[in-house]
Amino acid sequence: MTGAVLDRLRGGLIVSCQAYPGEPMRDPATMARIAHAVATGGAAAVRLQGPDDIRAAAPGLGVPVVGIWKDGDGDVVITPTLRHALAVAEAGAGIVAVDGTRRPRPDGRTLAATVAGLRERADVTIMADCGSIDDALAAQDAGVDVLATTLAGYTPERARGTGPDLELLDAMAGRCTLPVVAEGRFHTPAQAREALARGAWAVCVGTAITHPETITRRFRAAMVP
Ligand SMILES: CC(=O)N[C@H](C=O)[C@@H](O)[C@H](O)[C@H](O)COP(=O)(O)O
Repeated sequence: MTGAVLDRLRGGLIVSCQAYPGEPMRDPATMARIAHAVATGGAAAVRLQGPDDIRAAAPGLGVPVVGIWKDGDGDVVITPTLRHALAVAEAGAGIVAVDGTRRPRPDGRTLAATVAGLRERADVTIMADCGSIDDALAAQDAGVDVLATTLAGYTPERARGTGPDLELLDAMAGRCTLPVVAEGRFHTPAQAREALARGAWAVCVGTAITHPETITRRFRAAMVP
């Protein structure tokens, strides 16, 4: 099952459709329409946040859902516990992405215990959102199926530039045996192509495609003489 899902992602564009608390598009029906729109445009998979958005978007989507649930006010917020991961799977995500860092998790489980608990109760592909090469190597040992550079620059281990962390991508693609999804601050098609050339299995783009607030701000900033 996981092999077939990963085959579908190979060389593809995963589009992340997320609106943040208080934003006008934060509503499951809206996210579902955006998810279907990007699938029409050729997304290989759609990344969605929260069981409600996943439940609204998954039926008839035609491509796998990479599901997360951002919750809590600590450091670890992306699908932080086994309970969150099970809810994401139950909502219809074929791929469940979880925090893949080495930081303590709010339910006290290790990543390995979270992976084992999820596998016991759901037939899903498990993605680890990592922030460093050490995270990625540890997540691989913990038994996940696919790694992602999602948290590069969002933990103290890596600096956050304006663009993607291609250095971390190189390290992960070079040293890890699992497929690596390039994710985080990919703003242009050229950067996405570059990620594939550097060994990414797939590229996940969010803000540059589905976050009109940021896209509009970027245009406005560029128009200031
Ligand atoms: C760090 C974190 O919480 N990342 C989140 C993970 O789901 C999202 O806010 C990002 O939009 C997503 O990773 C895609 O990245 P970008 O929007 O830069 O293309």
